[in-house]
Amino acid sequence: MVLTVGGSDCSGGSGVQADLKTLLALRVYGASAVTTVGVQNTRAAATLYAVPAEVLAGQLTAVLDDLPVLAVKTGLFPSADAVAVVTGRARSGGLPNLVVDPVLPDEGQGVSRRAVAAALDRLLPYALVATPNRDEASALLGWQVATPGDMARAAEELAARGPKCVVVTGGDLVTGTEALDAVWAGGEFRYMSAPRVAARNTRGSGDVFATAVAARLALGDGLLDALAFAKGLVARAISDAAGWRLGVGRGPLDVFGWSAG
Ligand SMILES: Nc1ncnc2c1ncn2[C@@H]1O[C@H](COP(=O)(O)OP(=O)(O)O)[C@@H](O)[C@H]1O
Ligand SMILES: Cc1ncc(COP(=O)(O)O)c(N)n1
Repeated sequence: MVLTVGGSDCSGGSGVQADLKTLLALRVYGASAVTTVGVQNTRAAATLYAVPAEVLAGQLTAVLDDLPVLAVKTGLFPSADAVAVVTGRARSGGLPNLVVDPVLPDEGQGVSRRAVAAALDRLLPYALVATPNRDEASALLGWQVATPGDMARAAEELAARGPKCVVVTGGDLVTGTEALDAVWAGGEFRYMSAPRVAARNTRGSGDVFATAVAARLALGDGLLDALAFAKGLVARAISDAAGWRLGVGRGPLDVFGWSAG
C-alpha cells in the first residue's frame, strides 16, 4: 500500500484525488493525509485552506502506526510548517520509498512559495525520488530551468542535495514531438522520452506520474523500471483523455484507460 500526502482538489483532477485514482488503477491500496483543502476546478486556480500542521501530523501517525505502508508520495504543501511535519517523520526513518513531487503553492493569501520551497529543500535528502517540473526545479535551484540541457543540469544539481534519483519533468516544454524528462539516477544521466500528445487535458499529470512511481516501487519494481512504467502510464492516460470534456479548462487524465480505443 501507498500513503499519499498532499492537497485535496475538490474537482478530482489533481492532488490526493488523482493520486488515489492512480493507485486504484494500479491495484494498490491507497491512504491519504491531506495538507490543504483546495477550492478549485478546471477553470480557476486554487484557493487553499491549510490543514493545521498538528492535524497533518495526526493523520501521518494514524496511518503509519497502523498500516503496512510500502511507499510514500508527497505533493502540495501550504506552508513550511506542514513540510516540516513530514521531514520530521522522514528523519526518524519512518517513510519508505519516499517520492517527493515538490508542488509549490501560488504566492499570496498568507502563503509563501519561497518558504515552502526552502522547506522542501530540507525534505529532499530523505527522498528516494524527486519529481519537480521545470518551474518547481527553477524555484528550488534559484535559476531558470528552460532547455533540455538545463533540465539535465538541474537534475544533477538537485540529486547532489540528497535524493537517489531526480526526474525533472518537461510536460510544458514543447520540443517537437517528444515529451522529454531529465533523469539523474545512480550517478548516471539519461533522458526519458515519449511521444508528446497534443492534448489540453493534462491536469494532474505530475501527480499521476509521481504516484505511479510510488505504486510500482511498493509493488517491488526497481527504480528505473518504476520510472519507465510511470512514463508509459501518464502518456497513455493523457492520450486516452484527449476527447474528454470534463470542465471547461485543463481537464483530468484517464488513468483507468476507460477511453482506450
Ligand atoms: N502532452 C503530453 N504528452 C505526453 N506526456 C506528457 C504530456 N504532458 C506531460 N507529460 C508527461 O507527464 C509527466 C508529468 O510531467 P509534467 O506535466 O511536467 O508535470 P506537472 O504536472 O508537475 O507539471 C512527465 O513524464 C511528462 O513528460
Ligand atoms: C491540490 C493540488 N492542486 C494542484 C496540483 C498540481 O496539479 P498539476 O499537476 O495539474 O499542476 C496538485 N498537485 N495538488
